Amino acid sequence: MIDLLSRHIYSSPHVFLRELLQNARDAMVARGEWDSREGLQPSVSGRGVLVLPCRPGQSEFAVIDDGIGLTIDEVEELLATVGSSSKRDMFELPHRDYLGQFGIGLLSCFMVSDRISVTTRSAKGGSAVQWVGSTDGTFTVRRLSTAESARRRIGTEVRLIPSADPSMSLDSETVTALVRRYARFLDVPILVEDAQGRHVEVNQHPVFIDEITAGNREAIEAFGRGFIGATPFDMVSLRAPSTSTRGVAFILPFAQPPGSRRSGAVHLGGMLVSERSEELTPNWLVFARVCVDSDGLTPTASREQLVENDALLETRNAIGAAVREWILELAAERPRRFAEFVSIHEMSLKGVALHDDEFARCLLPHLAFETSSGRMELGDLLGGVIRYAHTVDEFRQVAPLMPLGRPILNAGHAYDVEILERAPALFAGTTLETVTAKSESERFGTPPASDRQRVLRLVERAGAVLSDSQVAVIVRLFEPSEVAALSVHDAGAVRRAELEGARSVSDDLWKDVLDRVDAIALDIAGPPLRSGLQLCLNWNNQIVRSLAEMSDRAAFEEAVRLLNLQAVLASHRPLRPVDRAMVARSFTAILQRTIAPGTGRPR
Ligand SMILES: Nc1ncnc2c1ncn2[C@@H]1O[C@H](COP(=O)(O)OP(=O)(O)OP(=O)(O)O)[C@@H](O)[C@H]1O
Repeated sequence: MIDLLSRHIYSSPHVFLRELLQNARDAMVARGEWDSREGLQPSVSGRGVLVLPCRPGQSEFAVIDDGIGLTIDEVEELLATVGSSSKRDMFELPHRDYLGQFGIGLLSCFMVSDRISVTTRSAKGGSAVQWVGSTDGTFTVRRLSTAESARRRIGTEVRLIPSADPSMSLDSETVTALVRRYARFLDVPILVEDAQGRHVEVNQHPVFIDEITAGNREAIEAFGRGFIGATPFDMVSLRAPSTSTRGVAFILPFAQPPGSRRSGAVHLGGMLVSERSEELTPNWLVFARVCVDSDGLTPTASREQLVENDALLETRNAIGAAVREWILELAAERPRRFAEFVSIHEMSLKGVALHDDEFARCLLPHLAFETSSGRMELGDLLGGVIRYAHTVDEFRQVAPLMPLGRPILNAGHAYDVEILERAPALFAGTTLETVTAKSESERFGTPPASDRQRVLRLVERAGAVLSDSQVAVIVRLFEPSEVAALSVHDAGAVRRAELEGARSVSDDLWKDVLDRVDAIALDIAGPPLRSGLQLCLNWNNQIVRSLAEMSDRAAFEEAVRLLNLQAVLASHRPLRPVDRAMVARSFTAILQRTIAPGTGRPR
């Protein structure tokens, strides 16, 4: 049982120090209560907890407190029985003023030592007592003589000799860092002996529990800098009175990588429970790190997490509500600052807007989208028809076709479509229209019948030039007329073409597999187009019309390749090897003509 409780509950052996500090602190609180009950001067001056790290060449480690101490009867009842605690009331409920409650904390010392010695003298009177416990579950209790007892201050001294594990260094530097981490916000003085034998107090006021005012803003911000590693974008006071929770949400001044987890630091009664608590904040709160202290949340037995109960739920909701309130206020009162906040945390905020109408109403107008008319805020388009492309690929194909006054949005990034789909319900008069390269190209007109022969001839000649790169050629009428050609792309057909390519270079085993993949895809998508890539020439464009008249075969072929390349580059699609070969060929031809006009070869 001792092995189980001491070695398998806690995540790190260092936790034993936290348990000893917590016991010392509780004993000091109990002593204060005892003094006032007995009508004694409630003087705490000179009282505290002293931690003695291992000195060089010596292996003993100790924590000494001026707390209430234990009588011999209490030692026998509390230290000799696993699970026995003086910190619960007559109904076995945890006493609010104490940090401990489970009656197992002391056992954590067995993670680092095979033997623990507790020497204690009670404020209630009687002789001092020494209890020595071992990992094997045996213990001894010894009453000290009257003379020995008289030499001892009231309080408790826990001593242990850490095991020889080199990773368990308990020198003054390591111990000071650990004590600071766990206990610097405790409400009793905590001192650590440094390498020179001086007793250095580690306590610090937990500024994050104070309400943020003009007077303390700087101090809280300085704390936040240490806490998040940068100057916070802003700070939000957190209050959950029902669980006596107080703290600050430090809004991060940098974007969080996608998938990053939320985390906060939780202290209970000033003692650190976790620096990376995920339970404390709502799922969506990934753009802030919170730091709180609470008296009403319940730790698990290891004290490294919080118990998922109503108190935690209430606290989490209160934290979420405070941050949400701050966002709404920022949007209403400081729109520029809000826009800055949105641009940093856009991704996380979109995640919130998906589930929260009021928040979505305030966020959506400030979301910036790439559009065919440059970057625009959604606010400029709400209340009218919002035209958008589902994927980045579609957007790139159709964007060049859009006149400036009729922008289409690139909704190809995470959450974009889901966010846009919320707009009609939230903003009166807003309607959505999806735009695809196919739907746009269907609007194109066909050249007049009088040009039919010229057009057919052009399609045939240009098609022959591009047949190697499996690009079909069509001729249409569209605006703007400055755009000579578009590269239209059908994802399903391109995938099919790639499969064909793969099939032709695979052995029999993979051919079968590819055939199956193809059959399944066909089932889902229906029969694909004959060619995935099309070069759509614009009959409104002067260059295209001149192309139809060209008789020089070499010049015609080069012009067609260049038009195709220009269209592919404008579509921002990655180049296929065949496209790259064509780029090299066309540019070489241009260079040759520039360097040695008329010869076709460089001089
Ligand atoms: N420094 C101390 N001074 C006085 N009493 C102590 C001290 N350390 C331990 N005790 C007594 O021993 C009991 C058991 O301590 P232990 O640390 O195992 O459990 P706990 O503090 O009650 O609860 P938890 O397991 O939550 O820490 C305490 O309830 C307390 O009565």
